[in-house]
Amino acid sequence: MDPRSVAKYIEDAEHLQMAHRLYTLIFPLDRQANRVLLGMKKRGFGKNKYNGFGGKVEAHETIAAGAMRELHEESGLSARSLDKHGILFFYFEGDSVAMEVHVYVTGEYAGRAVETDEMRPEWFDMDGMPFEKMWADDPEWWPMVLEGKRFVGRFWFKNDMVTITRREVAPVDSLEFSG
Ligand SMILES: COc1nc(N)nc2c1ncn2[C@H]1C[C@H](O)[C@@H](COP(=O)(O)OP(=O)(O)OP(=O)(O)O)O1
Repeated sequence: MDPRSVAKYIEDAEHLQMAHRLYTLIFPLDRQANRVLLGMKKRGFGKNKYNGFGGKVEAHETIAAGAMRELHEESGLSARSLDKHGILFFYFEGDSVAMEVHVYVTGEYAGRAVETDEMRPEWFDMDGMPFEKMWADDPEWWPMVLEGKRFVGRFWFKNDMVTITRREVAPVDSLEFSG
């Protein structure tokens, strides 16, 4: 297991046997205007869906550094601070690798959002997310971001990548794990 993974603090014995691949997902906020920056994914996994910005954590970097790097690569923005809000685990039917996604928001960033090869950025009202064009899990945890809560979620997807057959999602007091 990747030493940066928090799976050992959250997962049950059955799922701990799976390989876990680490990802980040970050949502830039404009709190004054109550807006969030999403990107329309132009290629690859999640193509044609709106999402935050993120991707695989590389071998040499911390998870937070990976979140900042992906935000910059995909949107042109440089985060000055990060606020970790959640950990999501995704399991896909027939796939032996679990996705472990570390979810952040940032209200402090430099630069101007620009379209990149991977993402077309667009601002949305934080209460008006385009859930019909997002991953099916998003409406189940985004309200906790709005309420300032931290959360852990586990979602089991059918191989249509749309149907959620099982979910466990709940607020948590802290995302600092140790021991
Ligand atoms: C299954 O449900 C998902 N919901 C949400 N909200 N976000 C998800 C879901 N599954 C994956 N994601 C996120 C996690 C990452 O931010 C991206 C996927 O990263 P990607 O595969 O694009 O990783 P990159 O390193 O950018 O890929 P390249 O190798 O193509 O550059 O989606």
